[in-house]
Amino acid sequence: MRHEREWNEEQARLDRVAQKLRERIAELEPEVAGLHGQAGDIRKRFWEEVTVNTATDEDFEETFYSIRQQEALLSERERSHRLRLQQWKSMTRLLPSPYFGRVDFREHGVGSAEPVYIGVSSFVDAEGMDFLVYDWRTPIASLYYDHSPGPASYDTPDGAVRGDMELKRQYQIRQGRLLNVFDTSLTIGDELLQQALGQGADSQMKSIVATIQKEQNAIIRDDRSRMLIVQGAAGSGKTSAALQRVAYLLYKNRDRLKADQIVLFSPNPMFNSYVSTVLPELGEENMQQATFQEYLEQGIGSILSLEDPFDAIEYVLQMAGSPEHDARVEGIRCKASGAFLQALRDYAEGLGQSGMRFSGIRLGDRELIPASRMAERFYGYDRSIRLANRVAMLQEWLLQELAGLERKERGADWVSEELDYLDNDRYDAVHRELHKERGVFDFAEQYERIQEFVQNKRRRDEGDFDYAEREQELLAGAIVRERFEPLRRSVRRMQFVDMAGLYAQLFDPEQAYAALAEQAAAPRLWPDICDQTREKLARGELFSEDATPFLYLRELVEGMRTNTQVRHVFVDEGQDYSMVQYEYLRKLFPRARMTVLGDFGQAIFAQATELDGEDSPLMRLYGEADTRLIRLVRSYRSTREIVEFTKALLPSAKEIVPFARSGKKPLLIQADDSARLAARMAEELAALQAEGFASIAVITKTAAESREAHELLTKQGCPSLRLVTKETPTFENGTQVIPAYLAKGVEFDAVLIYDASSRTYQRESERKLFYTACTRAMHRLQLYAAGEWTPFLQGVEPSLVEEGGQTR
Ligand SMILES: Nc1ncnc2c1ncn2[C@@H]1O[C@H](COP(=O)(O)OP(=O)(O)OP(=O)(O)O)[C@@H](O)[C@H]1O
Repeated sequence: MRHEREWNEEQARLDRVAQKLRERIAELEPEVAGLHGQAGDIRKRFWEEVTVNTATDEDFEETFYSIRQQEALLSERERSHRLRLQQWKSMTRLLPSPYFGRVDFREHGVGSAEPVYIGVSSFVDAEGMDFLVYDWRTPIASLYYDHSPGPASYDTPDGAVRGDMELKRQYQIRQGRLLNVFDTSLTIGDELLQQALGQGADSQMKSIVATIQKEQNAIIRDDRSRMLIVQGAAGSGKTSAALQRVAYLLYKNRDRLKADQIVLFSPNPMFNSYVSTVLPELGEENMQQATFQEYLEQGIGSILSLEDPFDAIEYVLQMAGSPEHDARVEGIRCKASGAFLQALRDYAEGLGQSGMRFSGIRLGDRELIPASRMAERFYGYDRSIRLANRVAMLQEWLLQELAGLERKERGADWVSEELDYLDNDRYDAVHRELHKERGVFDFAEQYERIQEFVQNKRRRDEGDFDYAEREQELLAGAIVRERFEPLRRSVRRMQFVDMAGLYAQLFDPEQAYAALAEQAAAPRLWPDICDQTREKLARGELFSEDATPFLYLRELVEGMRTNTQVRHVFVDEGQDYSMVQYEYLRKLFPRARMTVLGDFGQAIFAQATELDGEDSPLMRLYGEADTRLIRLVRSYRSTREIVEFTKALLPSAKEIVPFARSGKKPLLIQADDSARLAARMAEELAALQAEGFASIAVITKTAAESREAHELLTKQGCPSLRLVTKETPTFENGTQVIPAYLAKGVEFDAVLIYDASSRTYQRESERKLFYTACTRAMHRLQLYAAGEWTPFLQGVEPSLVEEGGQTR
């Protein structure tokens, strides 16, 4: 900023705001601490304050009301404590850096321009009249993100407010001191962003609230779309925008949306720890986070053992060249396709006429209800009734049948034998049950008496409990009930439907996928795909790519178990999900809006879905009218040199625009063998560490290669080298060896590509994996090869890289 006078004015204002904040914090502090004590005290003394007396009905009633009153008092105190605590927390968060931006806006028809200071939460002076700081999520704050000085407008629930922005200013404030002030205009770049991007990588993602870009702001504040699709280049801030969007939604809908009504699907468990601090930093609670696999596991785990998607990708990357490999890859593609989705639907519809498979219900070695009886009953229902409804009817019938069978069973010989030989422990257990039953009975009696007193009405019947007479009967009942309980539970869980059998039947080459064959030619290698899938199922296992089709089929047959609580679903790395998975998510969360963020350039799984483009099926999932697509082409993560290089690796990456931040060109180093290469790599690692880079990754293609790299580099004396595997729970700073598919979504100061030779990266299908690995680098990128370079480097102009020489 130009003038000393202005600087002093800004510092003086900052001091004033900080002073007011301190006053408010000081005001709240004793209250916050005190109230907490009070609420705690009431809880502790809760039972001292109420006199529990149940001697007479009147006493009983009085006790009841006294508890209610005490409870109401407590919850009011707790609510007010929570509110003050929240205020106190947000003031404390503001104090070191109360705001980061200012716009002076003159609304049309209003005399003078109003300065609007923007920070991570709002701060109003004690009288409540003067907004000293506006929360970045308020409508007026969007001026700061969307406009440069000149004509500007912002949206409010009552329509657009138009006017002129006379000043736009950015601040860097640390510990209450003004470090920098930048006035921005059309021609001056975003200096705060420049500074933010120049910093090192961290083990936790940072909030970008002070430097949100206009296109990102559109993602954050979109309120209308049922489906928001973001196709954005590597490092364009998709994940950052998604997290800011969560914070925005929680703020805007604070009266009706809770953090646990938002779900973020993340690419791997480590990613969860990477993003977990962004929302708390913004004063919001974290949303639910899960990998899609964790969701699938919940549904399938009890039926079949599910393959991990990372094991699947390892298989695809490693076992190339064999006929089984080809069939598997073909199978992955086929099971992710829209045609397969349709085939599943057709198959389920066909089951309405024939082909349902049930599992008989057995008690020990006796078959109580055979599968054939269920099928007979099932196909006896009116065929116009939906499949899932008929299954529900069958379930109802089975429960009734079981109830009848259970009653009959009480007289069975085994029951009286068991009664005679009941061991002491079990006898006691049954007796305890009986006493409990009696307790409930006594309580019910007392309750009835009070009701009678309160409502002044007589009871319908006089209760009685003939203990002795019921004993035998109840004991027998309890023994049988205990035996029948697992049967009832399994019926309630629909386990009488043989889902594994039904799914396997779809891959019966004899009946040959009739539905699909009708629409199109059967997929390539279909008989092999069938064999592989059925063999796996016969072992009680399920391929990763079968998980969603399996659950989808189950929902078609048994009816959808929907989650109506969740209002927003975020899918990060969205290109790695198949259409079948999207369709499943849509059905699973019927009341949710969806935000999908991804980059088709980083599609590393064979089931990838194109996010944008004319015939992207994703655009039609919720109907085009409810769908909005936003493309991000500016890349913020890497230096200009790294972006120029990675752009050359992928034909579709041509339109990516690097942010103007310069660094060294990517370095290419070749050696005759791995040992020499590792020695050179160890030297470079030491040099990078000495330069002060805190987070460095040696990125490999597979887990096996990671182990090899870790061993070789450790032998070379690299200290504290961390080996990251799919089990690694958290993301940490330091130097690590990591397979590319686990490095998705995260970033490092420096990246070393362990083996960029043609031996490792040869197949065209692996180009995107290679691209993904290279785009993890923020400041430095080095590529190593023992032998010839991967063909992916062929299109790269020599001027874009620096040759590190041949290491012999
Ligand atoms: N507006 C911004 N201000 C400051 N930093 C930003 C901004 N947008 C993005 N960044 C930074 O750029 C980097 C990449 O962001 P992010 O990880 O969100 O990108 P992405 O699109 O999800 O990347 P990828 O697809 O490669 O995983 C992060 O370090 C992030 O902090």
